[in-house]
Amino acid sequence: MSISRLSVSNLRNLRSVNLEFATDINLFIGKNGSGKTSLLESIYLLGLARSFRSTKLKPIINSQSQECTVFAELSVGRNRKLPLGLKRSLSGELMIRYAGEKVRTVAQLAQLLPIQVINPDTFQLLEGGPKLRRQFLDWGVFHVEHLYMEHWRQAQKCIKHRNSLLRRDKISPTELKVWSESLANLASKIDQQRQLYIDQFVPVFNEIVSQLIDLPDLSLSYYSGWDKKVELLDLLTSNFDKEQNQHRTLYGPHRADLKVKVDGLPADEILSRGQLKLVTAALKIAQGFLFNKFTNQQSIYLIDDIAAELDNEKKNKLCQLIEAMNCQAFITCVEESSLDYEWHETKDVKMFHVEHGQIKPVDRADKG
Ligand SMILES: Nc1ncnc2c1ncn2[C@@H]1O[C@H](COP(=O)(O)OP(=O)(O)OP(=O)(O)O)[C@@H](O)[C@H]1O
Repeated sequence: MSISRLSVSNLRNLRSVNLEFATDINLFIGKNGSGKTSLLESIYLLGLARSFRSTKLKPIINSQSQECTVFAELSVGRNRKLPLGLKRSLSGELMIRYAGEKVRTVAQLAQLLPIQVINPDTFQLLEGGPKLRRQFLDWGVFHVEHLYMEHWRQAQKCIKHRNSLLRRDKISPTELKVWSESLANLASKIDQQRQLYIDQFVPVFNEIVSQLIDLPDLSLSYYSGWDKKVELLDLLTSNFDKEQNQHRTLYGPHRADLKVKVDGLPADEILSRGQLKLVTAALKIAQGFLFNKFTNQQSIYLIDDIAAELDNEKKNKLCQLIEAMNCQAFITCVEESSLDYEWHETKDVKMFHVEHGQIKPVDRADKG
């Protein structure tokens, strides 16, 4: 699956943009503030119904407009083109249609247009809290095991109920037990699905990271959210007083994490900015490889400011890996000279110039 055409209107400074894309690599060159990230944001919005930059609607919609729209023509299989469109209004209205039908859930959308982002915020995957790493893990498991999201949704409901009971002055032990048992039951399924995914993920990640950077002492491990030597239900029962004091569920799949370490220390405390970028890129690329292996589909890669933090050699290695994925990629850069990588001649590559919210294709033969 790839995006063959895209029309964007009134998204940030992109008032009216109509583009035809290459099936493989799409390069966007432009000065700061020209609209490159906004273009990537429009594709992300189409795949996830939200932005990667802002949780609020107002900044995304052009300041002189009431709504923004993104419309794409998706190439699905041989010669099959299907339309996917999204409209967001300042009033909060969200409308998404695919092939003439309403899309009702974000999960449905995520399956239509699987997207991976590599941008300066991706550092947060290593520097930020465990929530982002859990989301990363969830993306991977969800695309392999579709029941997973339902288990996870039910587990979150149990945790919500337990937490609300734990906030009460008088707690009904029978009521708490019901939710603890349900949580323990779901947690074991979620944990098993996550563990299965990680077992397959780690060797792929190790292989990819070794192609990008020489870090023999780098390790990635999965923590389930509780000490698995003990049954979760026993742990919840024996820690009742502690949970009551803190008014929340202290053990379970909502406390899971991925630990990336170098020489036994958290990677974000040891690695340079460039090294962190390469490790996070390796995580995202490994996820794309596994996604392809399990589903026979490709995710779309949005790579913002590819050259930032990287020397030329590392940036070229990253390009090489993206090329090897056979996915459709949208890559931005400030300086055209930073994207001097020689893409393989079999690749369909297009370059676009971005200026003041206008995006125009550039003839690569005349790019100098
Ligand atoms: N709601 C909005 N309405 C109108 N213009 C906006 C809105 N939000 C942001 N902008 C402007 O849109 C432009 C788009 O910025 P964008 O982040 O896409 O640029 P960029 O090319 O990625 O820049 P950089 O290289 O600095 O990352 C900026 O000039 C910004 O001021």
